[in-house]
Amino acid sequence: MISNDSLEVRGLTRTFGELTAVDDVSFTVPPGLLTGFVGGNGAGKTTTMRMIMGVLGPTAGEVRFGGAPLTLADRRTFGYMPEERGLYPKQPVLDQLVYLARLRGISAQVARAEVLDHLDRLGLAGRAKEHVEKLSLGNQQRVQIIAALMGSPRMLVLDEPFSGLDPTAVDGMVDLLAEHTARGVPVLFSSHQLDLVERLCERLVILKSGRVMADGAPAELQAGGTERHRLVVGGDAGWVRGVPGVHAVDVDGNVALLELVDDAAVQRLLASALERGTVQELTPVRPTLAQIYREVTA
Ligand SMILES: Nc1ncnc2c1ncn2[C@@H]1O[C@H](COP(=O)(O)OP(=O)(O)OP(=O)(O)O)[C@@H](O)[C@H]1O
Repeated sequence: MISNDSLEVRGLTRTFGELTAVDDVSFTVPPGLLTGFVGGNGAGKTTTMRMIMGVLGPTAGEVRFGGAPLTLADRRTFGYMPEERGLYPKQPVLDQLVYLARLRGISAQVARAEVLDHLDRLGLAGRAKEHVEKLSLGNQQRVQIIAALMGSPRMLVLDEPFSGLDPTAVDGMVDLLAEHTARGVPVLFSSHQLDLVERLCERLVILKSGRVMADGAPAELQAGGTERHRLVVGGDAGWVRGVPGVHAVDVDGNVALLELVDDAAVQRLLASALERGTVQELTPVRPTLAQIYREVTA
């Protein structure tokens, strides 16, 4: 069944004594899209996710799902990977995952088949009977992810699901998440790995000191960021530093990365370059997500 429900966070606020850890945060996680939740240490990501999952009560604001206030019954149908990993160290992987899947209301037989399939896909087929504590941290992380994905959840809230995973596990995890988004499931995941977020996310929410600094599709955010130009000339490009309206971000031999104040600066730059010799390249460069992140959180 394809879902068409959005998760909406509206004016969510949480204080701890004097500290406002989450400050009037609003954003939407649309159906079928991977939404990345990004911010530095202490920005308020985990606190927001805990409020979404009802682990922590909000000081103000609300969370809605499918157009109505989020209920406990809704939350039971969500897959949640908390920051504090909650596996029992002394229980075998398979038993534990089947137990957790059955809490979502699926039969033992279906749960077992689903768990074995996921263990296989994340490279843990041979470890099903081992106690969780015997697994490496990265493999425990894989088990934790599987626990969140069991039983066709209607929403996924994943706190740092990619941390500690090797590239193969990241790819396996990305494939699994794509199956959920294909069913229309909204997915919210936090991450510090901007390269991964740039690769995966269709939407992005950037948080700083408990506040939303940017929210949108990566291309939208990139369009609003500071455009740069890359210039490649025949000789040394050090002279660009003297051109009015041109800010040299980086000059390395004959290659320069530049910010230009206006179109006239582009013409001045080009004229100066041609006066000095050949121009091999002058192209606009879209800002990377890392650059946008630095701009909006500066
Ligand atoms: N139970 C609590 N009591 C007091 N302060 C808290 C509590 N939980 C979180 N905080 C504070 O709230 C702020 C936000 O923390 P939170 O864990 O939500 O940030 P985060 O963005 O998830 O950070 P990180 O990326 O480091 O995990 C921090 O300053 C943190 O110290």
